[in-house]
Amino acid sequence: MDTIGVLMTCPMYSYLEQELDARFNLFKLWQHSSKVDFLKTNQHKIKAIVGNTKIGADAELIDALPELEIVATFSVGLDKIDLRKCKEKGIRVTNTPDVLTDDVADLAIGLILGVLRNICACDGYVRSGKWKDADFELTTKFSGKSVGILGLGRIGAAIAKRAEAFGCSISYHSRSQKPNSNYKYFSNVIDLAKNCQILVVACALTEETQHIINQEVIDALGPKGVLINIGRGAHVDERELVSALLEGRLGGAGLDVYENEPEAPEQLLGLGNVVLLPHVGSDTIETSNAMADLVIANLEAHFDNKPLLTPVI
Ligand SMILES: O=CC(=O)O
Repeated sequence: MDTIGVLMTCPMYSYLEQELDARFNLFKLWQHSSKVDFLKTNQHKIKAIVGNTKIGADAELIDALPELEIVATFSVGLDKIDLRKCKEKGIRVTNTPDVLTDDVADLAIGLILGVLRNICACDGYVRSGKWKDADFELTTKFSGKSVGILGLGRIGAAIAKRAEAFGCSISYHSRSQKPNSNYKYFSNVIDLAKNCQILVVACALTEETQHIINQEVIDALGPKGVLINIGRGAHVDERELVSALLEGRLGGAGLDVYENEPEAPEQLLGLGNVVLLPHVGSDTIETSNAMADLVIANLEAHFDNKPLLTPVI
């Protein structure tokens, strides 16, 4: 397969890069100062794109590659791929579901505990020596709280399972009620927010879910409510979130994703009731290796004319 051109859109994970390089004719888009010149010269060589949550395959890139057959993203999220265009042109698409579910769900629980138990500030308290002067202030209990989950897909369900182990009551909103779930279903996100203490965003980012967490939802969650986002920054109207946190209309937030990554809103940096992570939901060695292996297995299957392992299109 070493003559098949594979284009990586940006630096991702060195193991993935090495393994792709060992198997295919690998092109690294970011190493070329002129993307236009690079594409003009190499457009007929490239049959596959490997993108990620930062740079995927937009309509412009897809149109620039007449021999493109497959987009294999190193992510579960598909929001950086023009799926409509891929469908139109008969380009196959794969992602990396399942292998990252546990890590993302684990981190959602970590964010909840981080916000409620103020873990980051506790750590700073010990390190700064302040503990010697006084005990740390009281925090908020997690066990037994009501948790609302927006999107009961693989990751949402894994978060629900973990929260259940903390004795939490679970409710959810998704496009349709899940026939096999015993969790309480709300047909709209405002009612879900009104009826839970912790709201976790775990749905896919689509045109319909863009800014699904707006002022109304935030106000429904209220001054004691906590918002956790392990989905995508664009799920949340970040300006509204910042105002609500600054004005005390929302109790707290745990965020792994932001609207303008790698930026987090400046006004949040000084707040004690937020925990901010740099989009690391699936970033463990074990899971990154599994994701990379899955990207490669999908590409090899495609070029061997075998069924794709995790087809989207
Ligand atoms: O955000 C992470 C992913 O989509 O895999």
